[in-house]
Amino acid sequence: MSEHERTFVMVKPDGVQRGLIGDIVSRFEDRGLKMVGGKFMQIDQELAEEHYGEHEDKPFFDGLVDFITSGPVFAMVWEGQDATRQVRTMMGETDPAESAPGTIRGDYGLDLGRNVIHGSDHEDEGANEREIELFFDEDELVDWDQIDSSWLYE
Ligand SMILES: Nc1ncnc2c1ncn2[C@@H]1O[C@@H]2COP(=O)(O)O[C@H]2[C@H]1O
Repeated sequence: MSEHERTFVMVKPDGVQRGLIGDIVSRFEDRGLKMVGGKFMQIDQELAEEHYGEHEDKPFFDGLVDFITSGPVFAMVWEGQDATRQVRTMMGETDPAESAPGTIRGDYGLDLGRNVIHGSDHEDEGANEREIELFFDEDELVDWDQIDSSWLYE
């Protein structure tokens, strides 16, 4: 299993407005994951429609696009062993109501349409690469050595 698996994660406008960026970043850092990209940004209509393209035919699509463009987001790329699955476990279920306490959505969310955070789907093989490329240029991702890596990995 690669220590260099990269996964795309984004604090959504509700998480930004509620001041949760710092807590969310801390949770991933505490877990031992390494941030290799981070960008505070405003998503425009075109990027929103492309990012959520798979939901185009769903009844919630227009509301989802309106919401994700309604304020700034914090987009990130995290690296580590089994990073995609670890992040998804830490986020909880898509619906905060189904998410266990201790998970990000289980601690901070109540409503499906305001679920604080997005992470690439680990069951969709191309999702990470697609979403990382959509949000970040190659030169915005940083290769660096984490000083505690020999204590995190065998
Ligand atoms: N009925 C719904 N089913 C699934 N996702 C929904 C629904 N309504 C809104 N959404 C949002 O659509 C988003 C799609 O991917 P996310 O992981 O960002 O989180 C999802 C939810 O916030």
